[in-house]
Amino acid sequence: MPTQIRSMTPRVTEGSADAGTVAWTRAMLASFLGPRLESEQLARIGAGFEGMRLRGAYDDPDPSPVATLRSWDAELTVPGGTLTAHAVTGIGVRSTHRRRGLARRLLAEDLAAAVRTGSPAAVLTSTQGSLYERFGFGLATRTRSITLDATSARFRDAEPRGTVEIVDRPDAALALARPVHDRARRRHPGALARTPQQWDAVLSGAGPWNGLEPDRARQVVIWRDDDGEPAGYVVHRVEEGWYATGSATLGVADLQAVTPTAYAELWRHLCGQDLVGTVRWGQASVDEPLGWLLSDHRAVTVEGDKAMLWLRVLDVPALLAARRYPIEDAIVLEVADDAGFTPGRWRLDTHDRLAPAVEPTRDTPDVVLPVTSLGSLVLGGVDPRVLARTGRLEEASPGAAGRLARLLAAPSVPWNGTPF
Ligand SMILES: CC(=O)SCCNC(=O)CCNC(=O)[C@H](O)C(C)(C)COP(=O)(O)OP(=O)(O)OC[C@H]1O[C@@H](n2cnc3c(N)ncnc32)[C@H](O)[C@@H]1OP(=O)(O)O
Repeated sequence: MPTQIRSMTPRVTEGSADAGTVAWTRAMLASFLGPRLESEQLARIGAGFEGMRLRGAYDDPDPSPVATLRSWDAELTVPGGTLTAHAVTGIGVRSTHRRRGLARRLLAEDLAAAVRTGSPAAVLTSTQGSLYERFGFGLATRTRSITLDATSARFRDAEPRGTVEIVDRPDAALALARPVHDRARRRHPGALARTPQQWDAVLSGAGPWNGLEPDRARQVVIWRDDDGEPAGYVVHRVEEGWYATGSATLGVADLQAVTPTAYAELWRHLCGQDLVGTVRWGQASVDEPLGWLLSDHRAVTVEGDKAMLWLRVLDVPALLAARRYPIEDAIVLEVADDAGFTPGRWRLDTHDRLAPAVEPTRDTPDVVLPVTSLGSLVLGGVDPRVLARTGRLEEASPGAAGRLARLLAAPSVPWNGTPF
């Protein structure tokens, strides 16, 4: 019997998922070299997938899938607004079944289903950089690692402001952090709303990879302004203890701030503690302003950019109409899409700044590009002229790439600091 692709939605009773979801979760963890967990742990993890779509490839009658994929609807920030994107993760194939096209079949079916339900775009973060362009995804956001030498860092503004509170109770931490994140994420194209399971993983470290065991080294710190309003938080953990050297390394798991002061004070808190020598954040934005807060930039070391969010355009007009544009112009884009989801020639007209129009057209194109390049461009994370210089975009009318750059410029650098 050939391998069958099937989809299901988890059924959850009293905090535990059904047997099919448990089998799916076990298979997914195994493909990612995750731990072998007890059925009870898997049932609790599976319960966190409630409301999501699980896809599996099955060699019947084996009830355990040989390949997995999970997707759900997530609010994605685009320049000037938000939209509901199709988030994809957990694409894993049993090590004995690789390179037979199973990942391709699962993803092709899942994206086709997303097109049928009218999703304008799919998003994912990838274990490997070369996997998803072939499926029409373009790299849309990047992150950067920053390391602060806490012993030499001196803040230009010497006076601390507001108050800092360490929050121990997970429910209290969530109640304070989530509203901050909900405001902060709307400032960054590429940021996504988090599922309850993602919140658990961020705040307590309890995730599928450790059987939902909390990471007891984690601390959640809230910063409040002079009116007592929470305006930022940081989640950190000790990566290396102080015992041997007297100088600990703190790893930042998440840092969100809705005001520049909140941002500065959280960093002041991180590096102002006794026994802390180094603070490291692996998922910072590529325009992180930390160095500018200090009297000497050299206290901050920045490492290379890493790929983060990949975006697959599924509906060109819906996606382009969902964002806002900083200038008035009209440009014709010809988009090639080998999968056939959204090819065509579109006229983007931004003269109505509140309601940009995207219509099919027969006019001569200004820019010709594959759907992967549009996915990279739409959040404003790369200059179209860079894509033109690398053969990823064709400028069909003189100066069109520059016009497109001005049109697609985002109010802030795209950033998503949460791999999923
Ligand atoms: C969003 C996410 O979930 S990212 C997580 C990806 N998963 C993992 O890293 C877990 C470990 N790896 C695996 O489970 C599998 O090797 C997968 C999922 C990466 C690939 O699954 P497979 O079923 O072997 O892939 P499949 O046979 O469908 O190949 C699809 C295409 O990807 C290519 N491909 C497959 N694996 C890789 C790889 N590791 N690197 C680069 N290309 C790859 C294949 O060559 C094929 O290309 P083509 O169709 O253009 O010729």
